[in-house]
Amino acid sequence: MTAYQHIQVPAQGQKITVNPDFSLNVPDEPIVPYIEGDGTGVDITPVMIKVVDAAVAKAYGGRRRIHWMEVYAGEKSTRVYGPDVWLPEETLAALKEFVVSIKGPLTTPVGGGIRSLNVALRQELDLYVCLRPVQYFQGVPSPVKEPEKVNMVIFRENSEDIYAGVEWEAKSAKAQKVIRFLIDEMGVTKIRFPESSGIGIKPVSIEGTERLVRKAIQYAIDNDKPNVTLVHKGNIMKYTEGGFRDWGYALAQREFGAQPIDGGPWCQFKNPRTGKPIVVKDVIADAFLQQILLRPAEYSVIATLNLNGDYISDALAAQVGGIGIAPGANLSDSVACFEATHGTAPKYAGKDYVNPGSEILSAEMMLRHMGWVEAADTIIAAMEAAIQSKKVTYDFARLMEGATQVSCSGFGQVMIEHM
Ligand SMILES: NC(=O)C1=CN([C@@H]2O[C@H](COP(=O)(O)OP(=O)(O)OC[C@H]3O[C@@H](n4cnc5c(N)ncnc54)[C@H](OP(=O)(O)O)[C@@H]3O)[C@@H](O)[C@H]2O)C=CC1
Ligand SMILES: O=C(O)CCC(=O)C(=O)O
Ligand SMILES: [Mg+2]
Repeated sequence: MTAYQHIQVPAQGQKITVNPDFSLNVPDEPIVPYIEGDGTGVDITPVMIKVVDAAVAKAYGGRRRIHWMEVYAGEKSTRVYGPDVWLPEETLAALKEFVVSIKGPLTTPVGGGIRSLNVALRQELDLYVCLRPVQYFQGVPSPVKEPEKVNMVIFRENSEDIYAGVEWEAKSAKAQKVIRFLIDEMGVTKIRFPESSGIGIKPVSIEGTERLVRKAIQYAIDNDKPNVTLVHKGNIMKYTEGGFRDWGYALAQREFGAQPIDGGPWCQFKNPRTGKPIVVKDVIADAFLQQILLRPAEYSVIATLNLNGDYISDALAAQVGGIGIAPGANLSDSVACFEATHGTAPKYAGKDYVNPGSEILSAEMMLRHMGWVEAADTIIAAMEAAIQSKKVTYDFARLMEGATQVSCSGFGQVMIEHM
């Protein structure tokens, strides 16, 4: 076991380990690292832990138990490690060593200041899939007429695109140098205001696309889904987003035996497990954003680039009742770090006010990933029952008739009472 400076490894419990085929060995008492998170992280993370502990106790009657291990990132890290230490090396080491973890949201300032710690964590651990399932819970207030028609799983590429952070500030010497290079050596003539442009670079690779699309298609096979949609803006960004589309289709044909439909580019193959057809199709991102409102039932598994995936995640979350119950996972082939789709909602920080549902459902995904299906099912049933009881946090209460508003911790308690 690595020696840590500030991380207290629990005296009891064992590590989760990974087999050569990437399956997990999960002991009955695993050590699970968690990052509390900035802003509302202080509210939702303790509630998540309480609800998960209750679900595990209920499902396994004491035979299984999680030993939680706090690791630090964000503002709390600067208090523990010193003023400029936002993402300590030992946090990354612990997330790798203990394989499965969960985090609260971390703040990223707009414009200057530190770069995103969330993005840094995904890149450092090469957590290349951001998996965000979007499902409707009966009774949740939604702005659309038929929210139950939304049943999608987003595979968002998590390691490249404009999120790589290759960018330079307007008027800086480096931005000027890149602009001069583009004009003088690459023959670029279309930078409208070269003296005052900030510059950002968008790397999108064949390998990065293929590993993401492969996971999305495999997910469709394993979960008996009817289609995989590549969402891109390849008409405008031809060699990045257009590449994503073309490489995605090529992979579907080469590795999964998909055959073009009516001459392509849509293609189709038989699910080797069920014999049912899986269609691989594509949609341009702006059209997709209107289609998910008008014809959501036509979309099932979504494979998309990093920025599109970010926008689509929040839009779809809103369609099924909001960001307060939108879970997610960051996955590599071995390491997994679960987190909500929403951010730190700073205006509500420390008020015991917001919905802890997203982080609790992220933990539900974590339990399922660990093979603790009974505990995961207990959480889903408790979430459904809590919503049906109409004792809900402000976000649902303000849209639900006859609801009783409860606090963040109060909602956790309502869930536990329904286990
Ligand atoms: N993975 C991560 O850690 C992420 C971090 N961030 C970071 O979070 C910070 C704040 O970002 P911001 O754009 O305000 O987005 P947020 O997701 O933090 O908040 C936007 C709005 O979403 C609603 N909301 C958020 N969390 C909850 C919750 N738990 N329960 C109910 N409603 C919720 C609130 O809506 P209302 O006002 O209607 O009540 C809130 O004002 C930024 O620094 C950003 O970079 C953002 C996204 C992900
Ligand atoms: O890193 C951030 O601050 C924002 C990330 C984000 O919005 C997301 O991952 O959905
Ligand atoms: Mg986002």
